[in-house]
Amino acid sequence: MLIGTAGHIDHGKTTLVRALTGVDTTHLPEEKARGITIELGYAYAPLEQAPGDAAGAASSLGFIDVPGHERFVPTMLMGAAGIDYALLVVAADDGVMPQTREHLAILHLLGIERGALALSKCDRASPARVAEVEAQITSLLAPTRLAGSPIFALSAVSGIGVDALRTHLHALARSESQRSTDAGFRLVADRRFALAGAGTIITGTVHAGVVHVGDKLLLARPDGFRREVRVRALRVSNRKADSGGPGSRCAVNLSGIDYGEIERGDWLLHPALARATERLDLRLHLLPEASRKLGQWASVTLHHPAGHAMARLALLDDTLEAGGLAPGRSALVQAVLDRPVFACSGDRIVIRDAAGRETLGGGAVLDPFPAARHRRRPARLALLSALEQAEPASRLAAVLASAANGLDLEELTAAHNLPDARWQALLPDARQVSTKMGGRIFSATAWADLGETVLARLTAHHEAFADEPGVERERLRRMCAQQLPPAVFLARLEELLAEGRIARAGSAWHLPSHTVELSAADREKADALLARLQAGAFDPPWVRELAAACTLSETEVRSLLRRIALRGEAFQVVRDLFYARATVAQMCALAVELAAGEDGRIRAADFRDRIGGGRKRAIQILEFFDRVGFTRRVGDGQHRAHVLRGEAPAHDEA
Ligand SMILES: Nc1nc2c(ncn2[C@@H]2O[C@H](COP(=O)(O)OP(=O)(O)OP(=O)(O)O)[C@@H](O)[C@H]2O)c(=O)[nH]1
Repeated sequence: MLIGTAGHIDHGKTTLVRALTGVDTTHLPEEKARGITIELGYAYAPLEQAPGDAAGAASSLGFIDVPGHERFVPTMLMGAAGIDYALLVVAADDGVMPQTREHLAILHLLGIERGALALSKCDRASPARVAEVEAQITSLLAPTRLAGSPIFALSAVSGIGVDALRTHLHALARSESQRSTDAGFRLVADRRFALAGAGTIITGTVHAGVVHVGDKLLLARPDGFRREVRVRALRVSNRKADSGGPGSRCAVNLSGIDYGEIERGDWLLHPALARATERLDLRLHLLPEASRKLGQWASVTLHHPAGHAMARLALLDDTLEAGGLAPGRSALVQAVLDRPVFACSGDRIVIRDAAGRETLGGGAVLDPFPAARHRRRPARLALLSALEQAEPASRLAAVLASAANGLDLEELTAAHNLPDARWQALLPDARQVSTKMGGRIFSATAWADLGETVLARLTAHHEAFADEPGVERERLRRMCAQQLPPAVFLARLEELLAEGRIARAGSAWHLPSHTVELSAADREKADALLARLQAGAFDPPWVRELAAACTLSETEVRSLLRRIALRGEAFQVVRDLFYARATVAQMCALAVELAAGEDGRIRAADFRDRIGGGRKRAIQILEFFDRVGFTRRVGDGQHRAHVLRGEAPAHDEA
């Protein structure tokens, strides 16, 4: 169990931690000289195990001692993020002071629900004064999450009352089972140093998951710094350990990095969680005692577990119509940050004014990867409300249900801290599609709807263009689901194909009923046309030339060729120019050869050199390749080129 102190400067936090643990947490010369805390201090007290202790109960009690000075509220915030239990210290002589209130508000905003109150320096106050401050504190706690917390009147100097508090804390820690460990590992480095013989060490509080000796993790900074590291050794609460779980204080000995490369606030995390964001959708509560309303686009300092950033707040719900977010109220907001952060849904943040003088409010991250667009749409707001549900399975189900185009698995994993396929247990019915670009999951409904959309679009297309063979894959994707990655859309088509619900003729996808049977007479004419296309190789005759050569009307040639294309025997490259299937296969092979060059690019000029003819024709063919999803265009004008993207239109049925 990790206990964090809180309270006004000089109220006796550091002295109390020393009285409870025997450890002096001040270490900076300046702290000793001035008698104040500047940096976070850490102390550990061993717990004696007793029969009847909770399974996995902690073996030691950890303390984070925070500074009380108003200037160091950001440091207090970093220390308090990740604690299990608050120890709010109020001196009996002074009573409640500004940082008593501010620290209490921060604990409340960070969602810390358990704590005790130490009424310190009782040796300096009369019993009447002690009773008076006790009453003051009780009413102060009443509207917060810490309402009803026990109060211990004590003196860390005389020792009176300290044993009672210690006994209370030890009993609590021994009865407590570990927090859920089922998440990816996250820890913020709050100190880093090099130790002779051991190398690089970082220390921090485990925010989620478990770290084991031997783990391969990422030391990462949201600005893009990434280093693969290995855990060589661990100390948890200052003792050698094999693993450390949520809420524990860890010193992690890392190999693969020099300590000079590490900065305070860097994350040690599961590699799947290193996904930075500059926008956070939040439920934000403004403290009742905040000195002002928050209008649209208000500028604030946003504190998160690893530090702070400047942020602008876009109010999302109807708070805006009410003239802004009033003290004591809450709203859905999108925080737009001036620098990237790593965040997961459920992370607590605190906002202070832009100058960092006043704590204004705070809340929980609902979606760490929101889009800037459509952020106020009713459907989006409904999803954010659904994300406020405590139960992870219903939260995720709501996210999935809202995603008509499915969800990017990497983003989902990072947003909800579900690496190593943990999402599967929460969304057992989700439909997963894996592609080279990563995975995507769909709700059963969205997957079925996508299939229905494909069928409906093909039906409409066949009605409108009866003698067109069907729709090429890329065009079909744009008609059905423009947002969907091509490989995912292809997976959907292939499933429909396997089920016999659609069919494919060459590069055209069509309904199975949309086929073209040729009469014997037409077959004969078609074969004659095909023979000429084949003979034309890379420069086949146009419809007009074929019509003249075969003494057929242009309309008839066009119709015959389209039907042949529908059967996959030829390809329509431009309106009146068709290529024989074998020629297309040859041209695909040439493109693949060119793409094997150093930069993977197929330049129009090089392609023209291979197939002969003019540049225009080469471009028409490359554009045809783009259309059927075989290549993708990169660059313009003189730098125009194409790169391979997908399957060749004529490779499988040749
Ligand atoms: N008489 C008396 N003095 C105390 C008691 N607790 C702390 N002090 C004194 O109060 C002063 C401030 O104590 P600290 O423990 O440094 O206070 P703090 O809350 O940690 O201060 P910051 O961390 O700087 O906010 C020191 O001179 C302590 O000796 C107590 O119970 N009785």
